[in-house]
Amino acid sequence: MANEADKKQEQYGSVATPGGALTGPPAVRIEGLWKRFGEQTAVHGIDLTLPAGHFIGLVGPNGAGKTTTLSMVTGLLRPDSGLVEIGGHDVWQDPVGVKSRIGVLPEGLRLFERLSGRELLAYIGRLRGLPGAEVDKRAGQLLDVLDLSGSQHKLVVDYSTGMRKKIGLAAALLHNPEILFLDEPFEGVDPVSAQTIRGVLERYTSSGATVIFSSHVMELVESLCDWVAVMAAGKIRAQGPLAEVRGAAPSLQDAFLELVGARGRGAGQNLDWLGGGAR
Ligand SMILES: Nc1ncnc2c1ncn2[C@@H]1O[C@H](COP(=O)(O)OP(=O)(O)OP(=O)(O)O)[C@@H](O)[C@H]1O
Repeated sequence: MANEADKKQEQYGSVATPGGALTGPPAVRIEGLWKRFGEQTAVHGIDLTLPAGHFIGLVGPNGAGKTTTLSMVTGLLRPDSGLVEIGGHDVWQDPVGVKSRIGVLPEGLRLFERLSGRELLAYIGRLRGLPGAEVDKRAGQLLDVLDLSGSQHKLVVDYSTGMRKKIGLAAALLHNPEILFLDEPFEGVDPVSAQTIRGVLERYTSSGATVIFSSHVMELVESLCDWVAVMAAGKIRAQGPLAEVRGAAPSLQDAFLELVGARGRGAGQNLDWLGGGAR
């Protein structure tokens, strides 16, 4: 009978050894990835390797290309050229196989609005091919942990922004994916819900799974992630363990401003008329 490590190797493609080192393919490998929208190059031939079993932050200013990159990595947007592998499997050669191994909470999440939260999870679970009783069990537990049990029979259309993020997260986790992709998971989420989401993600990664999320909030990335990739103007400016990317800078925010060339950029010199008090 296969031992636990073998089973995990089969399931995840990488295994944490007792010393914490990982074997097997990286969670994500990107080579020469390009995407243009007309004249605009959103992603500029990037190379990026994200290790399995880490909490990874993809950070960058507005318009850096984070969403476009995550969409191409998760099989939602076809690249112009380049390679994307998840756990050693080519996303664009085997999109269905890859999608069974990942969970995605995309930007501007579209949900089935006329279902209740509970019905939505039941539906997603069956789409994922899980047996009904298992879907029922997992949905109940996720709703409970994410503090949505009291709203499980409410229609999704009536959910608040934070509740939508949480039900979207539950839907992305239901099939126990090996890698979870989250585009701005904490945007519009109050501190209590953010803490709940954080707890669920920490629990998820502690079992050896990988979280990859995009964010502008450096403090959050610094407190959650152990690995970061910094993107600006469609290019990767830095990637590696958090401490390495931060370097000698006092915080990730400082290192980030330096990397994206925003350090010392003045704000408001041309707004000398602004200031409601001085009429
Ligand atoms: N469908 C599209 N059509 C045209 N241009 C697009 C499209 N999607 C993205 N872009 C452009 O590509 C660039 C990268 O956008 P993207 O949404 O990937 O950035 P981002 O890093 O996720 O930004 P933000 O943090 O503001 O969400 C931007 O200049 C954007 O205007």
